[in-house]
Amino acid sequence: METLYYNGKIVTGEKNIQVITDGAFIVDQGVITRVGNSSDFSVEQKEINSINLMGKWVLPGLINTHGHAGMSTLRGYADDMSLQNWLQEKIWPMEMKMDEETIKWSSALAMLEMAKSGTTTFLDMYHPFYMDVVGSLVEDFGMRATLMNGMIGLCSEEEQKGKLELAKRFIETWQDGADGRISTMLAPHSLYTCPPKFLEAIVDAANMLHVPIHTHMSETEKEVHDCIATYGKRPAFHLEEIGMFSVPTLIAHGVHLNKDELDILYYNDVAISHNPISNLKLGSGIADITSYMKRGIVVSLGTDSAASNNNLDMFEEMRTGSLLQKGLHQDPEVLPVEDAFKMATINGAKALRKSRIGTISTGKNADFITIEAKNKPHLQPEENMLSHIVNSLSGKDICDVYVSGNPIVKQGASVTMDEEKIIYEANRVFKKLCS
Ligand SMILES: CSC[C@H]1O[C@@H](n2cnc3c(O)ncnc32)[C@H](O)[C@@H]1O
Ligand SMILES: [Zn+2]
Repeated sequence: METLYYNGKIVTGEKNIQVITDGAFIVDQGVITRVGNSSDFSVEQKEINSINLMGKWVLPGLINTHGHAGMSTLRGYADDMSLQNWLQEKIWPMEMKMDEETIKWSSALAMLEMAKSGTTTFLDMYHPFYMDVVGSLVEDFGMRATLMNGMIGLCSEEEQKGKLELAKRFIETWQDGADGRISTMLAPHSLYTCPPKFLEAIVDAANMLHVPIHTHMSETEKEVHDCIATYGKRPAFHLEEIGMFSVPTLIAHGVHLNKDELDILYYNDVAISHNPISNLKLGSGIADITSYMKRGIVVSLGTDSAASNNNLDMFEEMRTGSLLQKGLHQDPEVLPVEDAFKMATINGAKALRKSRIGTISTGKNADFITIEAKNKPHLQPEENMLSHIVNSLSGKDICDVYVSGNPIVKQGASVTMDEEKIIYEANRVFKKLCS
């Protein structure tokens, strides 16, 4: 790939979210090699393979740190239910019927939606058997992803072993796959679906394979109460005792955490993927992420699945996440624009333990997105762009999306995905599931 020069209004995402109004950067072999004011670059540099983004806003690609791509065909299938009823009565019975092609088209639909709305990197914790098809889609579509087989241990020990073996094999096959765009983790679903012995085996495997662990934790009050009733302690204490936090860990949700649990998470460098819209929709509660961040915990953002959200737009997540904290604390100063933006970018990189994404800066992968604001009333006055990014923009405003310097969306249309086919096939597999 050749060297390219880009110019535009760049939100670097660094430090206090620096904005370079007349900015430019160079990309070489998919990596950003220089960022600055366009006047800092030589005429030769500007003339070599110049991509003119003049007037466009250029931001780091968004990072979605918790989701289940294969559930996109279940969007709108079960609304207005609590987590446990939703899972047990509606979602798990449908998931029992899913085959490889369901996972393929459902995941393709999720990737199309995420890419078109500005997500360049996503985490997918999903099927215990059919994640290879997701790896192949990521490879073909050009996105960046952290993928893992989700493991539910409500089965015999032999079946648990089988699931763990498949998850290990997936890691061996896909870690650093797709030219380094794929990374992997081990993913026990939760402490209420995985008995301690199974969790311990997963921790051992994570240590052996040097991969992080991702799990749902403290999503509902019921989960906390049940954990105390069963194990005599709250979730963070239970998982710490099992040894989980000896491995780099990212938990999803963390809605119901007390101060002592925050200490445990902080001292063990556990990151939290906050999923505000899913938590609201399932009536799980509001995580006090202001306190979590004050405690020094890395908080990133996720959508969870389209079945509990019901879209995969990270801009909505930023805005809702920010507004909820202001309401919760009755204080408009908490979770300012800069912090909301960081949660969707650099904190996502930290949560996924990926040091080469999350900002537009030298040495990072060229994962960035653009917005054409000039004809959009809701993005005026343009001078206040940082505020608009969090408070007014939506995924539908995204113009171009680049991963490792390669365009995967141009002028709002996918370059690497057959949009019509994906939408047709996703509808077809949903009908098949319902038949
Ligand atoms: C086997 S891992 C995937 C597993 O997780 C289920 N799931 C989806 N959303 C949530 C959530 O918010 N909390 C807990 N579990 C969830 C999904 O249906 C799959 O079975
Ligand atoms: Zn989830």
